[in-house]
Amino acid sequence: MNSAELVKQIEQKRSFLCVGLDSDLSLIPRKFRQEKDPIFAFNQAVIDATHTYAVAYKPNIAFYEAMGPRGWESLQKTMEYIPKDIFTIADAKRGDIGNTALKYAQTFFDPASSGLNFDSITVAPYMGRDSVEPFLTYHDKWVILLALTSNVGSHDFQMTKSEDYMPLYERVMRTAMSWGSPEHLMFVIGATRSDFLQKVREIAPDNFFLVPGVGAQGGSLEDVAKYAMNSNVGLLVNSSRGIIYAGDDTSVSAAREAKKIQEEMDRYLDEYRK
Ligand SMILES: O=C(O)c1cc(=O)[nH]c(=O)n1[C@@H]1O[C@H](COP(=O)(O)O)[C@@H](O)[C@H]1O
Repeated sequence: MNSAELVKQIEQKRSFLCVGLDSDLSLIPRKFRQEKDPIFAFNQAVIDATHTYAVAYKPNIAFYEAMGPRGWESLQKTMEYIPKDIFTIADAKRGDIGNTALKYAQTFFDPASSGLNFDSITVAPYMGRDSVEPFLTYHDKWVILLALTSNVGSHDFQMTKSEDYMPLYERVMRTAMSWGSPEHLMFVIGATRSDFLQKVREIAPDNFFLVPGVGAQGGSLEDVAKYAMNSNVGLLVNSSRGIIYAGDDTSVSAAREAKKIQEEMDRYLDEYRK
């Protein structure tokens, strides 16, 4: 999916919500555990409940890989079930030398190779240019590079400054922007870093940001919209647990929570789109 299609969908749905499919057998309501494929049945219920409010789905690959071949099968079925006009993110956080990166790209982007056809993948920048480029060679596919993450440990490396006082997260963003255009490159910016939202938007005025950390991690959706929205909206805000585990009756509770966020987004699109 290209950015024009993504922006069109955001405008049509008045939403920049990404629903995180962090689907965990030990957390899903009991009734799904009796199904032949509990994770797929749960995901189906979440997708049915939220697809009118969401513009993206983000299966976190760890939750599927942890289940071995069964998990991979649930992931494939889930991908087939997601409506084709909705943006998909493989939250895989990959990063390795070029020839290995190419295999990761085939895994998530090449249906002839793996059966999977994601629009994008999260990638860790630590190994540099040749570990990211293989993903950027795919037409209409996106790299979502970790820049300033939502967790406490983001201070350990991302905030450290070099001799010119540039923090590492900023160097990552500025360097990566020379590898790929805003048509193919997004950045992960945690919603919990509201004090930095304005700054990251200055660094990357045209790139989309994937923003996790609202909901269960406590980040403010309004701050994200206020400080980081651009003229193309430029935001996909993710919530996982806050939506998918909001209640035992998933069809009702997931829809309720997604709708609540979408209605807030609707207001912010009027208020903060520059
Ligand atoms: O890349 C991500 O998606 C990600 C980056 C980050 O900085 N923080 C973060 O929480 N995430 C992911 O976003 C999701 C957040 O889930 P909830 O906290 O349940 O909404 C999880 O799948 C995390 O792995």
